Amino acid sequence: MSATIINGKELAHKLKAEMSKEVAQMKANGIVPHLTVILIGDNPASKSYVNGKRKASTETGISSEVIELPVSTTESELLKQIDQLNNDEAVHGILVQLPLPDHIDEQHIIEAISPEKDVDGFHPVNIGRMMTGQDTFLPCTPFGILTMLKSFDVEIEGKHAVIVGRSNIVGKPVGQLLLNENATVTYCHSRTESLLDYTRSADILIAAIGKPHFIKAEHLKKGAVVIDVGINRQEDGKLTGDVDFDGVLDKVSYITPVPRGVGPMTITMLLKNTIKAAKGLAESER
Ligand SMILES: Nc1nc2c(c(=O)[nH]1)N[C@@H](CN(C=O)c1ccc(C(=O)N[C@@H](CCC(=O)O)C(=O)O)cc1)CN2
Repeated sequence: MSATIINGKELAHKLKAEMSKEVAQMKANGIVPHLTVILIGDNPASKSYVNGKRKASTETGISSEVIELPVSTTESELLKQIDQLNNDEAVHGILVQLPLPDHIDEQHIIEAISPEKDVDGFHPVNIGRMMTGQDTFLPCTPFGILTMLKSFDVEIEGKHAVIVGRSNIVGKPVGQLLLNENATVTYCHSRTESLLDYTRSADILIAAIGKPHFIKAEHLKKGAVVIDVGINRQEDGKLTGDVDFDGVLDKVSYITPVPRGVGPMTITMLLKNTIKAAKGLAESER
């Protein structure tokens, strides 16, 4: 069997071209979508992701600004900054790059962002809307995964989706999105006993573990669809996923690579959410 490689970078490129046209139309109608990203500290990976967000916004015609704050920023200073942005009519989307320094409570920050500007889709109000199948901002990585599956006409309804990993930003929400599409969903995690029993029955396997090459051919059923969410930096500086890509290639029907898989789609879905936020605010002002 020869596997289809789901190239997220190519799909992201196509979607960004479509969004550029939409943004140009919005601008002609007097709406300039604007995204503000807050970056705290000097984490090199976070800096690089934020740069990617800035670059992709510019390519699409979305106005963006990055507020860089020192690692010594207190939680109350950050909350004050978010409050100002919540009240700034020119700002449609607000994103605080994660992870945050240990002295800042991530959940306090997520909950301080207005749900109407929460383009990361992490606010409990938006998570609740997603869980109840309402139209809302979807978390960017899960939204990107769903978009990839749909773009490649992967059947989801009635299929067994196994999620390995239960983080708030990927594992839990991607399972919910697949459930909303009528998949049967199983969550596995570090305490799961007999992991192979679950992964081997997966039609769609989502690997969001954070361990390089953890998923091997023995974990998979023949013809499985495999989505690799891992971003593991090796000692030689190269990036690798949670799936042993070369080892499973002969066994799967579809697979995402790392890099150029899920990562670029995360940023693209952020742009989609920012456009949605700008449209939503413009409509509520009428
Ligand atoms: N506020 C948020 N913080 C974080 C999120 C998020 O969605 N919102 N997700 C991740 C990091 N992330 C976006 O912020 C992200 C990760 C990876 C990529 C990406 O394009 N990766 C490339 C490789 C890039 C490289 O070489 O380093 C790829 O996979 O091809 C984009 C965004 C945690 N924080």
